Amino acid sequence: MKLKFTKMHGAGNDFVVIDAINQQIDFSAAQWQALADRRFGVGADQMLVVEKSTMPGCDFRYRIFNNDGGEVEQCGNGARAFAKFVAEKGLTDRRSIAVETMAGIISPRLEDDGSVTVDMGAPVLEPALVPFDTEGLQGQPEGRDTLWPLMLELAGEKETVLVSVLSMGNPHAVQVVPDADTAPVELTGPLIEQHAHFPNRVNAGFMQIVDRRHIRLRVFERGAGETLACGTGACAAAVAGIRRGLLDSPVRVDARGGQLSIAWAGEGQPVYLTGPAVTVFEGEISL
Ligand SMILES: N[C@H](CCC[C@H](N)C(=O)O)C(=O)O
Repeated sequence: MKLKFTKMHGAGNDFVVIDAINQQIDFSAAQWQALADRRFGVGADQMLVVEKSTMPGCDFRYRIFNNDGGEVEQCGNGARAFAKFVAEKGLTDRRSIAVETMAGIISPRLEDDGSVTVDMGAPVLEPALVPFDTEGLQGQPEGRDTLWPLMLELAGEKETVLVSVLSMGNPHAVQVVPDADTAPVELTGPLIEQHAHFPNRVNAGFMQIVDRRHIRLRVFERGAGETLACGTGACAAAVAGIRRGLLDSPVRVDARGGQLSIAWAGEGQPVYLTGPAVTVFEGEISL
């Protein structure tokens, strides 16, 4: 079997995008895992699978697989790549579409300048719903956000990091660091990702505050490791900073692979993610 795919990226976060509307693909979880084990054939952070939606009012459904094979709820950079993909493939003539994801409905919109703005929905701020197990933890209220202490053990040394915990459909733990470039992402990222207080693991964000409307961000992603950009991670970092009274909307987010912009009007309101979406090449995987 040959599987056509399109290689794309959003601010350096790279994807294999599969049209499962014009290609008959009814893979089992094991077959998706096998594809991920081959790093989708060409290497990517995530694989995005485009399907027709059965939900009223939704044009498409899009499924997201990390390169460890795990299917996950949401992908912000992927949502922009997806929107550009369905437009370029002529699967829709709309510039604003409703898309069903595991985390609910999101609405990407193609902008005139080629960027894409996505209504990512409202963040989930209740730890139990992230999900985050607070058993035995004492939150340390600071401003309107609680910072949760995570005990990390590294080469016998114990250290505690304070994180904001929230969900954009997928779970995030965000900490403020003095300098994103020197933050211990490779060392502590995996320890946070797999921390016992996160039953479904977590994406670990390291945010340097440049000024009230500008951050530099690195994310050790659940199921993929550090990526050049993380869209939901940028949303989570901006929301955490705004809730702590450290940032004002809109927030410019400098990721290693490019620049994103996040707007959020406060609790209960949707988060808007704006950024690039680039098509790199077309390919085929033989299965
Ligand atoms: N690693 C994430 C999925 C991809 C999210 C990221 N690539 C984005 O742009 O939001 C997770 O396991 O929740």
